[in-house]
Amino acid sequence: MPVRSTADEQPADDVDGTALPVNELFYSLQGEGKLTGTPSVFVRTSGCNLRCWFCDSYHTSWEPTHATMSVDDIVEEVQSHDDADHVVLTGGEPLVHDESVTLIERLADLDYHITVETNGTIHRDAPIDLASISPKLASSTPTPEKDPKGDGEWADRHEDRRIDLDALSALVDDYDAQLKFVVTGPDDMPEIESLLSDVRAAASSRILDSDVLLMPEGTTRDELDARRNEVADLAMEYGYRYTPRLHVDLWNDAPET
Ligand SMILES: C[S@@+](CC[C@H](N)C(=O)[O-])C[C@H]1O[C@@H](n2cnc3c(N)ncnc32)[C@H](O)[C@@H]1O
Ligand SMILES: Nc1nc2[nH]cc(C(=O)O)c2c(=O)[nH]1
Ligand code: SF4
Ligand SMILES: [Mg+2]
Repeated sequence: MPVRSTADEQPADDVDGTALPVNELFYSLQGEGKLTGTPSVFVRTSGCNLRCWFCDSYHTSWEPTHATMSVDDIVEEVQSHDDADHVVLTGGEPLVHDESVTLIERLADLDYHITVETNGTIHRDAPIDLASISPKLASSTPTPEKDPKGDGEWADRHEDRRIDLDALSALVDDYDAQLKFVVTGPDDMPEIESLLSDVRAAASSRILDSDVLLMPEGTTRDELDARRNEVADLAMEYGYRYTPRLHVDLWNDAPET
């Protein structure tokens, strides 16, 4: 089982030095993307600039927790998982926080391989080993019918912010990158094709089809059971890579996995 440890509920003022809002910190297997199966320490920051209706980390976006941890304590806790040499910084949207850069620099100095899971709307300069970019499609927008909390109040802001071509192409150009799309069904494919052609035109570096991953939407085994074969077929039809959600297969929707 993954090893868990949740940040103390501590107001930011009580934390010495640079601090980050941390929702959870745990040791698990990377469940998504090219590094699937790799033992990794996950640092999940709280706070997001988007509101996907399906967000599987509700307490980092729709109702963010406010516990903070100092960067020193995060690094110490990461090091306590002494078999791991991979760290995944995720959220929420980790790149909304200036302090994420400090954390990434500290971890890079200690020779960790650092994956950043990002929605691709923000670019920052940092020693990132893998930018795991998950641009948000129209099917992620929290319309009144899909809104998990209100009546669609976030829909326009989400829609305005979800694609930033400059940030996306800068991430692709500056870092080893994968583009990981949450797929709800075949209707998502025209938007993926058109977005990819826009990013390929805007970026200087090549984006291989094998760097493009299709991931079934779903937060439980049952939801994935209903969707994974259709998404696998789409990957074969379009020549992109399929990625499972290994942690959901293994641990269903348990927290800190
Ligand atoms: C919670 S997000 C945090 C990082 C960043 N905000 C982002 O969206 O990429 C982590 C990953 O989970 C994916 N994700 C969130 N909810 C999902 C769902 N219901 N089904 C499949 N993937 C989901 C996101 O697309 C992203 O790749
Ligand atoms: N095991 C596991 N792998 C993951 N890969 C990306 C995740 C994320 O939430 O960003 C995630 C996660 O939440 N758990
Ligand atoms: S961008 Fe990521 S963290 Fe933010 S709401 Fe969407 S899935 Fe959740
Ligand atoms: Mg997750």
